[in-house]
Order: sequence, then structure tokens, then C-alpha cells
Amino acid sequence: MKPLEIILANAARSDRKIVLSEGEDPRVVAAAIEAAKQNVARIVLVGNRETVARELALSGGQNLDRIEVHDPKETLHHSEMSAAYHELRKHKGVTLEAASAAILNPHVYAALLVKLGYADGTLGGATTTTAEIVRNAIQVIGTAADAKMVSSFFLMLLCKDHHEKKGALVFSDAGLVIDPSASEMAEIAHASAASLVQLTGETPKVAMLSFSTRGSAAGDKVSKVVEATAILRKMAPDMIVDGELQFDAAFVPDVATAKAPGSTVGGSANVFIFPNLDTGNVAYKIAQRIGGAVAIGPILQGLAQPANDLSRGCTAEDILHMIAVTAAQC
Ligand SMILES: CC(C)(COP(=O)(O)OP(=O)(O)OC[C@H]1O[C@@H](n2cnc3c(N)ncnc32)[C@H](O)[C@@H]1OP(=O)(O)O)[C@@H](O)C(=O)NCCC(=O)NCCS
Ligand SMILES: CC(=O)OP(=O)(O)O
Repeated sequence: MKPLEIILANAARSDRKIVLSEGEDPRVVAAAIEAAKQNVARIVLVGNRETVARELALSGGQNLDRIEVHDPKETLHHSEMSAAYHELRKHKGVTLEAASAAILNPHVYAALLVKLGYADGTLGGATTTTAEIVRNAIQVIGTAADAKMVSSFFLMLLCKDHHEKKGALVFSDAGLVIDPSASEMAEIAHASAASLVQLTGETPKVAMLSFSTRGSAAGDKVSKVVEATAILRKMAPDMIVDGELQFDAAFVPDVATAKAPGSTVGGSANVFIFPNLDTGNVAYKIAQRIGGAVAIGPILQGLAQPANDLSRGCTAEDILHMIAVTAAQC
């Protein structure tokens, strides 16, 4: 099966409830209807009840029993949610009164539904910046007990005729951590390899990317990637990893032979770890917009429960894919 088919099938099997915090957006509503019709997940659309109902009716989805609409200002869980948010944020000076107002924010409300066990995962970002979505997920849902940090990745699917190699690649971190240290870069690589296994079942081959391959350039930025590779090797001695590598050496077998002969990863990497967010975010958008890759993400890793982001440039189909990923992560 192709990676996307595996993710959709796993999502359907798990029958999860996924909260979409931007329930008034037409793309989100269209994706919710498809998710419900294809049994990808049960859906909660969060937003003003009348506006969401109007969008659902316009798209012919008003009678689907796998879609619920939640308007935060009508919630029956107001006291429970306010108390929970107060408890989570009181160390930052958030009073109960402020918490009671904060839970009306649809992203806060959606994350609390997951935190309190009323839903399995949440997704937003079609109209909201990544910083806001991620900050809220970190603050409400929190970092997983076995993770040191939260980071993100894109699943890049190469499936067009012009793609010589087809299949799923991980690009990380292309959405969240702005300038990771060497040990953070190693953490991101470790988590990204596990995410590839979780979502596709494939064996990770991790390339630690740089503008240098095996000492072809020097300086602090190259040294960071060399150090990150050494830390990762210590953390996960059995993992197939190499660095520092340029993207062409990691992706193209002939270039790998010339630049990194004998590399276990050169020319065949499927997990690409970028040295910072400038390179990761720019690279994924070029691969998507010029290269024709399907970009699914940003998928968050390291959270205690699934909460994911979208690009504001996303389509309804992208949102459907991310609903499936969120369900498959549960
Ligand atoms: C994610 C992001 C918002 C966190 O930013 P920040 O300025 O550190 O946020 P804050 O200082 O408000 O921190 C929020 C909380 O998250 C924690 N935190 C920040 N980054 C974290 C991470 N990667 N993992 C775990 N916790 C993290 C902080 O410790 C803080 O906890 P606290 O509120 O309990 O003290 C920031 O890294 C960011 O803006 N990233 C870029 C997002 C972006 O624009 N991407 C491009 C488009 S995809
Ligand atoms: C992931 C990302 O780049 O998000 P946006 O396009 O919304 O900034």
C-alpha cells in the first residue's frame, strides 16, 4: 500500500474523534464532510454555531451524524474547562476569571477537549499562524513524558510521473524549532525517525543536512551538524544515520557516490533533518510548489496527545490528509 493509503486505513480503523478548531472555514468544513463520509474520523467543528451550520448546509453536510458542532460560548463543560486551564496556566499569572474568558478561544477550547478526554486529537492552522497553534498545544496539551521537546515535520509524498523516486520522505523541522542546538537537532532527528515508523512502517535512513558533505566546508554551522550527528549516534546506536551531508548527496545515488562514498544513507535517505527553520520551511515549500510533492504537515511530535497544525495555504484535501494523520497518531 502507498503511505497515504496506509495512513487513511489506520485512521479509519481507529475511529477517532478529531476536533477542528476553525470550523467556520469553508475548506475545513469541506474536509470534515469528506472525513465523515469516508469514515476517516468522527469530527467536532468548533465555531459560531450559526456560521458553521451555514457552511455545512452550503456544502451539503448538515445531516451527517459523524459531525458535531461545538460553540465554545454554549459549552456545558465551561466550569471544568476554566478550572483546568487555570490550573495549567496559573504559574504564569492566569486567574480563574481570565481562564474562563480564555476557553472561549476556539484553539484553547479544542485543545482542552483533547486534554480532558472528550476528543482524541485536534487540528488548526488553516487561518491561524503556526506560532499561535503550537504555543497553545504546548501550553494546554503539554510535552509527552518521554520527550524533551516538541518539534514538527512534513511528510513529503513523491507520487507524480516526473518523480524518479516515489514514496514518503520526512522533512524536519520545517515548522517549529527556529534555531536548534546540536542536541536539539539530534532530538528532532530521533523523534522524526520514530514518526516515520509510526505513520508508514518504513525503516528510517536519517540524513543530517548541511551545506557541507564530509568536511567539504567548515565553520560553526557545519560543526553543529557534525556534533548533532555524533549525539544522535550515541542516543540511537542502531539507527541508520549519516551527516553532515548536502541534500544532493543524501538524495541522489550518483552524487552520494562522488561526495560520500560508502555512506549508508547517501542517495537513499528518507528522513531529512534540516539545520534550522529557515532551510526546512523554505525547502518544503519549494519541494511542494515547484517540485510537485504532496506536503502533509506540519505534523507535531513530542506532545502528550495529538495536536497538529496546517499551512494557511492549505486546501481541503490537505486538511483531510491531516485529519487522517491526527487520527493515526492517537
Ligand atoms: C513554537 C513557538 C511559538 C514557541 O515560541 P516561544 O516564543 O518559545 O513561546 P513562548 O515563549 O510563549 O513559550 C510557550 C511555552 O512553550 C514552551 N516551549 C517553547 N518551545 C518549545 C518546544 N519546542 N518544546 C516544548 N516546549 C516549548 C516554553 O517553555 C513555554 O512554556 P511556558 O509558557 O509554560 O513557560 C516558536 O518556537 C515559534 O514561533 N516557532 C516558529 C513558528 C513559525 O512561525 N513557523 C513557520 C511556519 S510553519
Ligand atoms: C507551515 C507553514 O509554513 O505555515 P504557514 O504557511 O501558515 O506560515
